[in-house]
Amino acid sequence: MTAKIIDGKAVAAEVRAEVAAVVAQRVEAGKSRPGLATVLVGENPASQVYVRMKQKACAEAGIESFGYNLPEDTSQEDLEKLVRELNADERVNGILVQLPLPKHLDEERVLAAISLDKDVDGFHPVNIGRLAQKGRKPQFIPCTPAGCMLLLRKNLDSLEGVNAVVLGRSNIVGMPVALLLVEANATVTICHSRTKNLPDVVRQADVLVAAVGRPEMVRGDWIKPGAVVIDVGVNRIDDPSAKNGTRLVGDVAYDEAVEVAGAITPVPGGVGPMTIAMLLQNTLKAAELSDKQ
Ligand SMILES: Nc1nc2c(c(=O)[nH]1)N[C@@H](CN(C=O)c1ccc(C(=O)N[C@@H](CCC(=O)O)C(=O)O)cc1)CN2
Repeated sequence: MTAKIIDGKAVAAEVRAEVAAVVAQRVEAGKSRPGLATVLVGENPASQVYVRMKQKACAEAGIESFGYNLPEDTSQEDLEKLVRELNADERVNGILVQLPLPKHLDEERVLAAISLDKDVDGFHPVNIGRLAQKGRKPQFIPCTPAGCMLLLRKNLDSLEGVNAVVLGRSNIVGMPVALLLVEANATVTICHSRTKNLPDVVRQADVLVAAVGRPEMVRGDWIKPGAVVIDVGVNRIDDPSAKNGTRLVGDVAYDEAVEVAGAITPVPGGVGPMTIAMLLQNTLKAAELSDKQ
């Protein structure tokens, strides 16, 4: 039997429509239009695409976006100064610093400079710290991990006691999604480049979240029959038979895994679109928080 395909694009469209409806209501009621500042340093082509996608999604949801494109050689001081100005800007409810930053910049210091109330990416050390502590609630949950959890909740009755394996330990996806799975009472194993007998560990997973950034690394025979597979990888590989000579693949060998898994996210059209939908949701939440201040 082939797996159920988890249509992230459709779920993301639902989230985006809900956000757009609430934004329209709040503007109608005389409240401010939510605003998102996007900060892009340098000319990483993938980052440029993602920032444009975020700005377009904001426009479609009625959220105002303020784009700041800074040169590659921007100094730490100038970047932090911009962040402080955006912290003080009343039109801006959320600040998004696109990652990765150029190597000479200290990402941790930049993220820590963002006001907690505007940390719509959820990467501020206090938000991540709260995520890691029992009984504490972060103001904002990082977007891709939040998207993974929504897809899981829509496709599983409960995460209680399930064996969840997270492949990858990045700050953007692997670590926060593992913390969210723990909070949901799953039994979580985090795997990484030094994990021994990786295929055997992955075979124990009722839920697999693959976020290593290695094209099609997880093979079909690593998957437990019936498992729910969330593929976070977005890898561009050469393919002479594709339209422009390249195509996107995930971290999971989809054609093999689809024959074994119970449900699986495709790439593209799975987790990726959820990232932007959750960013809009966080930006709306930030605007609602600012109403109360
Ligand atoms: N500040 C941040 N930086 C980065 C984040 C983040 O959440 N905050 N995540 C990633 C990249 N990312 C958003 O920034 C992102 C990745 C993928 C997609 C997406 O929709 N992918 C599509 C395919 C798009 C394509 O054709 O290239 C899909 O999977 O269907 C959206 C956002 C790193 N940086």
